[in-house]
Amino acid sequence: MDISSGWDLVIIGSGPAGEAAAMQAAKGGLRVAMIESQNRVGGNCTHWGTIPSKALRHQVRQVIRSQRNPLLRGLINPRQVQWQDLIRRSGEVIDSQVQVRTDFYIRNRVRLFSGLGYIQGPGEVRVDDPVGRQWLLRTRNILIATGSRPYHPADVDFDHPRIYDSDTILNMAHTPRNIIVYGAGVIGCEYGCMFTGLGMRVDLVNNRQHLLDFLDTEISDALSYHLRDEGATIRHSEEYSRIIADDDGVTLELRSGKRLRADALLWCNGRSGNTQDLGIENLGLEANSRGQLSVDERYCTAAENVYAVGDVVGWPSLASASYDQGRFCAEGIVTGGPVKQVENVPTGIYTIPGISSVGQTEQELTESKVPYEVGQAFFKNLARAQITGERVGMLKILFHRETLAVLGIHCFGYQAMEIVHVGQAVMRQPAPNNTLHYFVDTTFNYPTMAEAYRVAAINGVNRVRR
Ligand SMILES: Cc1cc2nc3c(=O)[nH]c(=O)nc-3n(C[C@H](O)[C@H](O)[C@H](O)COP(=O)(O)OP(=O)(O)OC[C@H]3O[C@@H](n4cnc5c(N)ncnc54)[C@H](O)[C@@H]3O)c2cc1C
Ligand SMILES: NC(=O)c1ccc[n+]([C@@H]2O[C@H](COP(=O)([O-])OP(=O)(O)OC[C@H]3O[C@@H](n4cnc5c(N)ncnc54)[C@H](O)[C@@H]3O)[C@@H](O)[C@H]2O)c1
Repeated sequence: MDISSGWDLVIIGSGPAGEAAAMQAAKGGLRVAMIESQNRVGGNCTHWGTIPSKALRHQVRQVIRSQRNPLLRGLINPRQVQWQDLIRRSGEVIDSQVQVRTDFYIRNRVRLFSGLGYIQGPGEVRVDDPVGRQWLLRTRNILIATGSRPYHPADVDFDHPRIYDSDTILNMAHTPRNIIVYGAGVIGCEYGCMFTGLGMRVDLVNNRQHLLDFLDTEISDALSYHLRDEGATIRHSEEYSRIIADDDGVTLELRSGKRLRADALLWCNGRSGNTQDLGIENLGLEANSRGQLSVDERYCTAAENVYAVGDVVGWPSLASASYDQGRFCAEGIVTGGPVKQVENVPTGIYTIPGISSVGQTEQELTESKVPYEVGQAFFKNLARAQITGERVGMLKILFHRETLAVLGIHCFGYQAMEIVHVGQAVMRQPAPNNTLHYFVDTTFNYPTMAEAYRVAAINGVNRVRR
């Protein structure tokens, strides 16, 4: 075994959390090593999660848009589009991402170790590489950024070629005509929309009473309506009792007594933190039942100089937040000063159409008895939406009736994930700069989707004047 000493920080996992921490620490003058078990950097985010799913969605949206365009409609039949052709394009995006990210490590002189990281004890991490070599890295600090993987209950046969999770769906070699999506969380809703966009018959099975119940109810209802309109059947408050797969398809038996049959099943019901086989017990650490670690406000675990960031610490489990957690944690290690917290994280859900929100929902404001009002803009009335043919959607601004401070932004429709940032920037201003008047008094480009802010703000101001 080769011994490599003198490291300031050894990071396990090169997803957004680990990468951001590595770059921040290296720029702060620390000697940093990164251990990654996959043969390329980027994490599950780049290879199995965010990047491939968003690249796929983009392809599906192109197909959907072609059907709306009279000039292109006859050229593409969504039902003839092959899943593997769409996946190929995602592969190109992944390659570009890996290239850019590998370069970050080279430029910032972060040493990459390819292999499985295992914590042997305080300040000692072993790397087992794929060809049987071993290194022992001695370090002042360890950062666990090992991410998460799809949760697999023991009674579902994930080795069967017709049962997929969000990783293996990227290798699906056939294009089903109908599919069961089990789990209507973010992943289930995003994939459900892609499948309906390709003309598949989709059964979306939800364990809860509403779709994405953390969203503003009006937005969640709009998504349900739209998914049904596109041909999905949504079944709420259902749990599986058995999943039986054969050569031709999958039968899902529900506890309610229903039986659903389809060509394939996509399981997307939760994720587990990657803490197994990592040696955390050698530090006296224990993960919770979902494989996640607890950390304090410095992202430090219960073991001294051992930190954790990203999906492995649970909420919010987003690439967006993971980058910031990694950066802030590394900054804290470098300076020893106070550590910034990741707060007010926007949601960006890439359903078709997309959903994005930041701040409080109507339900939350009502519960806490805040006197609020609503300003709305419907996309069907905006010039930009009419030009692009993307008429479905709305922007909703929630604001305080008396101070006019913006309390929440909720958007459903074309460009929702971009549009939300305009409102977020205003909302983050301290009083009195956080005000609805900003949108009334500021000239925006025209015709744009951002114009929705002016329309919604004027609508809101008119309501409080009534
Ligand atoms: C289908 C899907 C779509 C998503 N879409 C979005 C989205 O649109 N927007 C968004 O913000 N988030 C999205 N997410 C969530 C996002 O991908 C995660 O929050 C993010 O990847 C977490 O980053 P991370 O750095 O914690 O870990 P990961 O990206 O999970 O990377 C962890 C890395 O650690 C490595 N590793 C694990 N154990 C070891 C070990 N012992 N030794 C060495 N290496 C190890 C793994 O190989 C992996 O490369 C999506 C997730 C999924 C599954
Ligand atoms: N656009 C985006 O931001 C985006 C897109 C896709 C995925 N994601 C991330 O991916 C994850 C979504 O996962 P999902 O849609 O599969 O489900 P989910 O997190 O919504 O969970 C679905 C159900 O599974 C249960 N569950 C979750 N983890 C479990 C575990 N380890 N053991 C047992 N039960 C568990 C939950 O209680 C819930 O009832 C979230 O962390 C989300 O942040 C984000």
